Amino acid sequence: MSKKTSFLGLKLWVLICICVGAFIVIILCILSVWVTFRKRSKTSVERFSLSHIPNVSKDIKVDRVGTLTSHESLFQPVLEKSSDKNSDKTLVHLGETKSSDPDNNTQCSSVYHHERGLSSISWEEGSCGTVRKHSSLLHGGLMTASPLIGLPEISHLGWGHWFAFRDLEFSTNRFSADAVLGEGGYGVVYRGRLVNGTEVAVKKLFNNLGQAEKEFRVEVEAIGHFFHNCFALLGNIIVYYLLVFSSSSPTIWMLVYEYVNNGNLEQWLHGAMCQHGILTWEARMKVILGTAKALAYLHEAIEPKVVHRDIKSSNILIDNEFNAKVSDFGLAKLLGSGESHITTRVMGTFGYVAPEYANSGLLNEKSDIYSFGVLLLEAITGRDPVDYARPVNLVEWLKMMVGTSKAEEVVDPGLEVKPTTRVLKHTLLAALRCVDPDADKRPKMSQVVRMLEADEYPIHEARRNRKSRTASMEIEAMKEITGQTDPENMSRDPEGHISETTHA
Ligand SMILES: Nc1ncnc2c1ncn2[C@@H]1O[C@H](COP(=O)(O)OP(=O)(O)OP(=O)(O)O)[C@@H](O)[C@H]1O
Repeated sequence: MSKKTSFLGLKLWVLICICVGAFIVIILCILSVWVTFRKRSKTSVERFSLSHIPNVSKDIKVDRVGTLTSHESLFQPVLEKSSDKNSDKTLVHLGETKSSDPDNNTQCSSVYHHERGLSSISWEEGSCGTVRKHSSLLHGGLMTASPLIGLPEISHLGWGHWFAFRDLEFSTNRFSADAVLGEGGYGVVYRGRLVNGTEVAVKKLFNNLGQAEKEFRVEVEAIGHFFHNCFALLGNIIVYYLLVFSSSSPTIWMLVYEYVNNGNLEQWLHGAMCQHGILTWEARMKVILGTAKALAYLHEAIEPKVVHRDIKSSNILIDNEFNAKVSDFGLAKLLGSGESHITTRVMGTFGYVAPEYANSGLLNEKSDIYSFGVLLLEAITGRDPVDYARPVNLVEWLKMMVGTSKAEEVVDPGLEVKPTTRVLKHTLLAALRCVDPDADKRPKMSQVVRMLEADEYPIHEARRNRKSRTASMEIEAMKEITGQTDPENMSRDPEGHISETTHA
């Protein structure tokens, strides 16, 4: 050890000490660089989460002056910083959540009527209620749907499909006026084309952080729920491709959906699409049946169920084959089975809101069923439920017409080929059951689907009816719903259906 070495004439033990010392210094340097690096990346994610997603795990509600207050946890987001150097965006990625079910009491209720283009808010003191929420959301890349094949790698972040903000900007020609599809209460919707040719609709939420954030969160919760439960059944529900917001200032929130290319039911019945012709009875019923199936799925096939809360004709998009796509889950509510919720504010669209929900804030799937009934009446009559020019609302008018044996006069006069009397009565009966003022008497959506399908396959259904229903039951149903008391006005058609007799 004390021997001199050829290296600077140093003794062997000195040389060994120098080597060990140098080795320790190098290790320490590497460690400190690694610790500093980790600390920095953690800080940047935390700084982002605090400034841009203030506690996204909270459900939110709008208080009396429209500001946001937090409620309870449903979904916990995981924030991921994009690795794209050129981009000015950060992506929000929804992660797995823990179950939470704290009870929640509310004090007062308000009524919020969101009309087309106009909003009016009135407040009512109301009752208290309890809500129990469940949550579950799964990682799993369920949204690697074929229309998105060939798009950038940035999409592989759990479920959902993610894009760079600048890609969306590019796809919509920088959100140009030409690309505008329409404007709703929460934002402007643009048509876009992704680099692989897929057409999308991009909703750029208004830069009112409160409302935008609210809509963003609620839609994310609802769609996360569908994706988790059953992607395959989404046929009649709008498909979301991705969720993205820009971290640029001011923050821009966006939701991106599959593009549905044939307008919406409101446009076909009362608006811009009328120039393409009058929607036939068959097309109307196809759209209505698709909507009914989507609601049956939301209410009965998944747990927790989803109450849409804003079923109306402008939220029913239509594709080339006249398939319905239920869209706009911005007001959706998740409820456990058999649960109701008494809300602090009633939200929905004037003309479609169920009476018990408007009066006391009581919310469950029956309020969607009422709105669906109004939608069905709208499709039958071609009348706009949101029409102040008319002295009585659509439901009351309809009941009055049916009650005075003028059922055949309610059909949209624009229809060239009218439905048969039997089909009309059957469809009216389904609609009137849905708008029954007693929520408990409204049928379940799956029953409504069966009633409507009976019109598509009447002979089949007639056989089933003969076996399972008695004539007196049907007479009772019609009498009860329309206020009709004279059994003489009921007749039996050749297939054995009981219907009301009309007098020309
Ligand atoms: N995925 C989509 N594909 C094609 N058009 C769409 C799509 N989503 C929305 N639109 C259209 O964009 C317009 C605005 O839609 P949006 O859902 O924001 O508002 P709305 O339903 O008309 O009103 P509200 O905000 O009161 O619900 C509508 O004309 C709608 O038909």
